[in-house]
Amino acid sequence: MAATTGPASRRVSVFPSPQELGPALAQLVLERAAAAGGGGRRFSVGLSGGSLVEILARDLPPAVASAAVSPAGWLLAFCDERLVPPEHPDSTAGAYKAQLLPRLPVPGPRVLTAPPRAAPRRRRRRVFPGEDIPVFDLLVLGVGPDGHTGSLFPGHPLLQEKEKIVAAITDSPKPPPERITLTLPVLNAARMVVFVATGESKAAVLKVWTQTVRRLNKNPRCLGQGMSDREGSVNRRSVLGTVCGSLLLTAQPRRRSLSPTAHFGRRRGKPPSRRSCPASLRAAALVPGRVGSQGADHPRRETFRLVEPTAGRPRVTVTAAPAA
Ligand SMILES: O=C1O[C@H](COP(=O)(O)O)[C@@H](O)[C@H](O)[C@H]1O
Repeated sequence: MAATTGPASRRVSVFPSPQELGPALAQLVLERAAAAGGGGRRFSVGLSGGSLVEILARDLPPAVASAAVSPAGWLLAFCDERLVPPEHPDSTAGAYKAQLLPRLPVPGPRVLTAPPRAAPRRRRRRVFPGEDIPVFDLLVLGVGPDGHTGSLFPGHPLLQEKEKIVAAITDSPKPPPERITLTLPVLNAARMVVFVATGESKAAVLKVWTQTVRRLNKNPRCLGQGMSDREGSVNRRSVLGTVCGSLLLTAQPRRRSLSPTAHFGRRRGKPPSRRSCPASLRAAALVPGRVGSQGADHPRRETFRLVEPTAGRPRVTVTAAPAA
C-alpha cells in the first residue's frame, strides 16, 4: 500500500518495498496506454535502464496478461543507452530484450533500438509524425544516487542542450563513459514522466530534491540554502539542476521576464550572472503548486511521487521505495 500525499496532480506515494511499487508502476503504464488508445494515439513509452528493468520485467507482464491488453500497438524506446554491444550486461536494450520483451504477449511492442535522433531524419518523421520534439505518452526514468536521470548528469553541459532530442555523452561519470540519452527538451515534452528510485543509495538525493521543490513551491523567488553551495563532494546546485530540470516537465510556459536573481534569491549575497544560472534551474523556478511527500525527509525513506499539471500535459511521476 502506498502512502500518498499532495493533490491528485502532484501526488507523492511511498511504497514499503519495490515489490509493492512494481505493480503500481505497471498499472500506471497500462492506464497511460489506455489513455493514449482512447485518444486515438499509438502508445509511446520510453524506458530507462538500470534497476528499473528488473521491476518492469517482473511486474508489467502479469499486469498486461490480467488486463488482456495487447502491446502490439505500443512504441517502446529507451530513455538512454550505454554504447556497448547489445549482449553486454550494461546494454539497456539488451536487458529489456532478455528480460521483459519475451514475457509480453506476441505480437509485442515495436521497439526503437536507438532513440529517434540517432535515426535518419526520414525515419524520425515516420516514428513521430509532425512532431519536432517527440512527445512520449510516458517516460519511465530512473534516478541515480548522484541525481542523474537517463544519462543526464548533475553539472554536465548536456543539461543545457536545447536543440538536440538525443545527445551523445562520452564522459559519463558513471561507467560506461559513452552513452546516448534523451535530452531535457524531450523529457519536458512528454505527457507524463515517471521517476523511479529504489534503494537506500537514492535517499539523499530524493531528500534534497523534495526539500528544494517544497522551497520553490513556497517561494519560487528563492531557492534557499544550499543552492549556491559550489563546494563539497556533491554539488547540490547541480544535483538540483538535473532534478528540478526534470520537474520542469510538469510545468507552465516560461515567463521570459524572470531574472536569475529571482531564482537564486538574495540571501546568499550577490546572485550569479544569467550565464551561471543553468537553464534547468531557471526553468525549475516555474514549477507550480505543491509537491508533498510524506516521510520523504527521512533519509531512510524514499518516495513515490506523481506530479501532473491541473490542465493538460505534461505529468510527472516519481516512484521510489526502499530496496527489498
Ligand atoms: O546509468 C544509469 O543509471 C540510471 C539509474 O540506474 P539504477 O540502476 O540506479 O536504477 C538509469 O536510470 C539509467 O537508465 C542508466 O543508464
